[in-house]
Amino acid sequence: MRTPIIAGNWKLNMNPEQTAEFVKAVKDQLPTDGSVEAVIGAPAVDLPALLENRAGSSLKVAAENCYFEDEGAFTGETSPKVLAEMGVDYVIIGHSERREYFHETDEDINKKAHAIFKNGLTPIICCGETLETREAGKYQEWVEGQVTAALKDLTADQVASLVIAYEPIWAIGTGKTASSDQAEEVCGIVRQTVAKLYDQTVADKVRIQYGGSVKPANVAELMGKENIDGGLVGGASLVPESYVQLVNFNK
Ligand SMILES: O=C(CO)COP(=O)(O)O
Repeated sequence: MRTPIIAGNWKLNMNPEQTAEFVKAVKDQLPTDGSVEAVIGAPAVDLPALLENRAGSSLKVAAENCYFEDEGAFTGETSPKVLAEMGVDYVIIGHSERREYFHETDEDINKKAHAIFKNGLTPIICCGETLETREAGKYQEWVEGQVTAALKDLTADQVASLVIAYEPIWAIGTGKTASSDQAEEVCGIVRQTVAKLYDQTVADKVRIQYGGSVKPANVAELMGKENIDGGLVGGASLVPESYVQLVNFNK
């Protein structure tokens, strides 16, 4: 039984004051019965505000990125070791924006996954194809390749515990959601890829999110699909009312 996981990805929005206000507004409206895990991914500078204000609630905290080294001469990077010391739960890695604008490679993402586990955190690993790749009919093999590269040399236990987010790039911030059938098809491919690389037991445990224009109006339909265990939500996670509706999609 996989616990659904709805994660906001705030991207480069919100400051510490707004973060504190947001958490105070949603804190008492999060699921308390353990039926849905509610996560917010925030910029590194907002993480202390998120961590302080979530005290006493079930809210989990994600960083939006980290480096694959714990310390050293790496100006401007965020240490996974320090994220763990702060009390962060998850780290989002391999988002298409990081791959595109910051030239992150599959190899970097795999190194980050190892560093995250070494520090006792859990990665949310993103994958997804461009419109061009989809229209060329190559999205299945593309996503399979990204997942395979990201998971390289991780143990079965590690993979069973992590989260993979399928985010078709053409559906991010465009208002164009993949249909629930399109999302389900690729989330199914992600699960089959894990089964091929490991085994069906691991594949049955890994949680797979869909991301791309998820909002209160479409979350329940997406979550009704067999292979969709959660959502990674950008725009609709920035407004407290909408975030509360998303994490309570099953109510
Ligand atoms: O990139 C996303 C989440 O990581 C999706 O963003 P939107 O929900 O704004 O489309």
